[in-house]
This record gives sequence, structure tokens and C-alpha cells, in this order.
Amino acid sequence: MALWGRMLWSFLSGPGRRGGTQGRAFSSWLPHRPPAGLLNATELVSHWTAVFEKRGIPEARESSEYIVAHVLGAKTFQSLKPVLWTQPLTSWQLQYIQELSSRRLRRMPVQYILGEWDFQGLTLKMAPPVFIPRPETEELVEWVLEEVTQRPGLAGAKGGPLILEVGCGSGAVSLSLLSQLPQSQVIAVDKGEAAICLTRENAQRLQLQDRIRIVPLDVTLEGSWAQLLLWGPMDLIVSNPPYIFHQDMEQLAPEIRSFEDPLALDGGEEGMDIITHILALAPQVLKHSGSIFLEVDPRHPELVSSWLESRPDLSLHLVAVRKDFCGRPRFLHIQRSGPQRDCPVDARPGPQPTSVPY
Ligand SMILES: C[S@@+](CC[C@H](N)C(=O)[O-])C[C@H]1O[C@@H](n2cnc3c(N)ncnc32)[C@H](O)[C@@H]1O
Repeated sequence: MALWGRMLWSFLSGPGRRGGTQGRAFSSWLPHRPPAGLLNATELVSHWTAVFEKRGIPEARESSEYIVAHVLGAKTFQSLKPVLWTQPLTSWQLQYIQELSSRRLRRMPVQYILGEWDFQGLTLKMAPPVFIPRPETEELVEWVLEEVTQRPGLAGAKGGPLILEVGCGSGAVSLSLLSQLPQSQVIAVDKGEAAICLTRENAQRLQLQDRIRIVPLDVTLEGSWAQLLLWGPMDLIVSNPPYIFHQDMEQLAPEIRSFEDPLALDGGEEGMDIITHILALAPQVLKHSGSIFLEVDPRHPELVSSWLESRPDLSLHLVAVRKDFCGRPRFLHIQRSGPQRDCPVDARPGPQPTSVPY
């Protein structure tokens, strides 16, 4: 399976990642009844696992377990009370499972079928075509949290950092940073209208709307970043941008190709289109010694490093690269040195950071 196919499915088998039973993304009942004789949860899981396997659906058992657990009001099959494993299901539960399973047969990702998914302990609403947060992005968030905690300079003058997230999608990164950094504030931007709406909805569901500004913005448009200066220089920029190499797009799993917005994935010929826009514009909004954290493809550390060398005017330095849980170099920490450019809000000189060769 292609790289991104593996990434999508690697986290279905993770323990207890998704949340409660609100947000049933489900509108029509199938007219036919479920197969006769399959009356309890364990039998239903076995039945749909076999159907999914026969039809070549990836993560067959995990998919059927999540669906059955969801209908019975639990996050995971393992967390169901044991009595529910063998208790007969009602006819509406059987029909509901059948409806959701038929969506899986059409290769809809489980996260969209359930209408919600957990990220960093937060239950987020999911809706196609907004990008489904991946487990490795939790590692990006953890790195940012570590750096903010260990380097007081990153925490900003107000006790918590002002963070810009480029490409917020469902709001997973911004909202988890807000929830774990109670003094922080976030400006979350995205080009997609559906992403902006979903981040807004998730912020409200999690009662985090007071510390986040959600701005529709295309970072590739000249002058688009000027409006961000209203809120002052940023302590941090974080982004999981579209970074797939264009020629790799065809190899993506059907779940991704058919349901997720290609604009959330396709980073152009070398996956660098949005990355270079972020880096070129960052000095306008980032405070001196501010940091940029990016999730990228394993080929990008070298490409980004060379690109930054070709743009000394930006005063940005790649200071660290981190590997993901599969051992691939996937996260970049880039730091700004030198005074703020073109930013009237913060022209104060300050100490220069020491660059560490990565
Ligand atoms: C890989 S997704 C990441 C979503 C979310 N941060 C996460 O990790 O789950 C990339 C996001 O960037 C947004 N995006 C793509 N091009 C953009 C642009 N030119 N300006 C702003 N956002 C953009 C997409 O709409 C998408 O929501």
C-alpha cells in the first residue's frame, strides 16, 4: 500500500482514539434487514470482518469493531461492557450497523463514518472532505509543547505563546495546543471553507473559541498575510501543510483519493509549494527568534535545508529534525534570527539564537 495509505490505516488499530456517540453522520436507512441469525455484537463484528476481508477492505476487523462499538455507544469494542458483547441487538441497531458498514464497503474512512475522532485526547467532529488528522501529527504537537515548556522565550510576553497555524483543517493542531497551553492564543488559517467551518465548530464544542481566531486565508496569495499583523508578531508558526509530491498522489489509498480534499494533500512537484510560501512569508509575521514547526515528507529535510541556504535574506535556519514513530525524518524546527522584517509591530532588537546544525 502507498505511503499515505499506510499512514491512514496505521491508526485505526490504535487504542481508544475516538470519542462518544454524538454526531451520527448518517441520514438514510437501508430498506433490507441485516443477515438473519446475527444477533449480538460479537457475531456482528465477525460477520462484517469477513465481509470486509472478502471485499478487500483494509483493517477489516478494526473497521467492524469501531462501527459496532459506535452504535452501542462506546469508543472501542474492547471498552464495551462484556455483557454487551453477547446481548441481542435491537433491530434499529442492526440496521444502523448495516448502514454504516455499507459506507465502509464504499471505502469511506472510518473517521468520516463515525463522524468524529480523537486527537491528543480531544474528540473532534470529522466531516468529508476536511483532512482527517493523522497520528504522527500528534508527535508534532508534542514537540511544540515540549519546546514551549522548556524554552521560556517561546512562551511570549503574555505568559503563553501567540501561535499561527497554517492549514488548520479540522482544528486538531490548534485546539490541542490551546487545550494544553492555557495561556496561549492561536490564529488558525485555512484556504478551505469546509475546514474553516469545521475548526469553528470544533472550537465551540470544546469551549476553546475565546482564544482562537479562525481566518479564511490562502497563504499563496500575495499580501494575504498582512491582515495577520493586526494581532502582533507570532511566537510560533506551526503547520502540517499539503506536502505530498504530486506524482505520488495517484498511489494514495482509495479512502484518501475519494474522500479527502486533494488540496489538503498535494504539495506540487516536490511537495514544497506551500512549505516555501510559509517560509518566504514567515519573517513578516514571526517575532525575532520565533520558531516554525513543520510536518513534512522524509525527503524534505534535505530539500528545505537547501532551499533555506538559497534564501539567506529570510534569516531562517533549520535547527532540528525529528523522526516519527516509524523512524522517518518527518518534523522540522526552523528558527528565525535577525530583526523583524516589514513588521511595524515588533521592531525591537533582541538576542540572537544559536543555530544547532541538525
Ligand atoms: C494536511 S492538511 C492539515 C490539516 C490539519 N492541520 C491536520 O493536521 O489535521 C493541510 C491543510 O492546509 C490547507 N491548505 C492547503 N493549501 C492552503 C493554502 N494555500 N492556504 C491555506 N491553507 C491551505 C488545506 O485546506 C488543509 O486543511
